Amino acid sequence: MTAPRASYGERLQQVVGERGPLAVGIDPHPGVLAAWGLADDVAGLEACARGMVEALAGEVAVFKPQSAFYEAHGAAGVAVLERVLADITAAGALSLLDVKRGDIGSTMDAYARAYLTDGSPLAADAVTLSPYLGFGSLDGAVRLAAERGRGVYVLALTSNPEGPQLQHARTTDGRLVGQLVVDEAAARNPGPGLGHVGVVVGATIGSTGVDFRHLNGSILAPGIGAQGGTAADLAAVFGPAAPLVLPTTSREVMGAGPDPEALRDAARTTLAAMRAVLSVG
Ligand SMILES: O=c1ccn([C@@H]2O[C@H](COP(=O)(O)O)[C@@H](O)[C@H]2O)c(=O)[nH]1
Repeated sequence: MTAPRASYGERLQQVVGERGPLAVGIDPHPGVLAAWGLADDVAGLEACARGMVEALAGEVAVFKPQSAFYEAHGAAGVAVLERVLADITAAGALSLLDVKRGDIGSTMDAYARAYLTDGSPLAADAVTLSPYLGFGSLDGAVRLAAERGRGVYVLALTSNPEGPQLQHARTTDGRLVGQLVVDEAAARNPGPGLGHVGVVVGATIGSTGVDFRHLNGSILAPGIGAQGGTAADLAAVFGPAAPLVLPTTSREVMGAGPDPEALRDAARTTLAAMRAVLSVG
């Protein structure tokens, strides 16, 4: 019988403590495939995505494959994603599948079985979820993740310029919608220890006054590099919440490929910049 898995919060803290606070995205854009000298087909997708894990195995704490780039190649692309997830586990890193699911509770339960259940071909250590159908609609996935030592990251203040239209709207009690998402996540992370419900907050969002003091969960921060966000932005956006921040970047590192040494250099340079501003591990 296998021992029960430790909680997501514990596993994240351990691997970030060993390897540093950085998630590298595996987003095989057609443009990246072309730059790597690969065809925009399933073989190119597989060479690029699995090449990323092979080059960075043992170095990177978390890999974040973006499901869209695999789904774009149909069932064969999704099969590549399954192999990439297995490679990430074999590399001793955590997999964070960026799939942004959100639906009514009964359908969410099926998504949870797909992404958070042991033995499912698409199971990941954590997934991204969208709260647009109401935070409570995600509770089946939130519970399953806790039972299985996995995590979820709920979209709060996304890195794209269109996000504020919804996320800066005010609730009836005057909070930003983004703050409500952070507060709902906090309510599901009672402690002790870092909880399994994280939030997504872009490095690009500027000053919002959102209060992360009670979150007790990981903050996934995309938007660094290609979207214009910088390490300095992380310090400005997150302030005292910096120890909770898991910065993530995809094109910034992938653009250095396909040479494995160049990929490692890019990941190390990015990580050093993150460490300098986050003052952790
Ligand atoms: O608010 C969000 C949420 C998710 N993403 C995803 O992160 C990567 C960013 O890629 P870069 O190449 O580093 O720009 C991508 O998969 C997005 O879908 C985000 O950017 N913003």
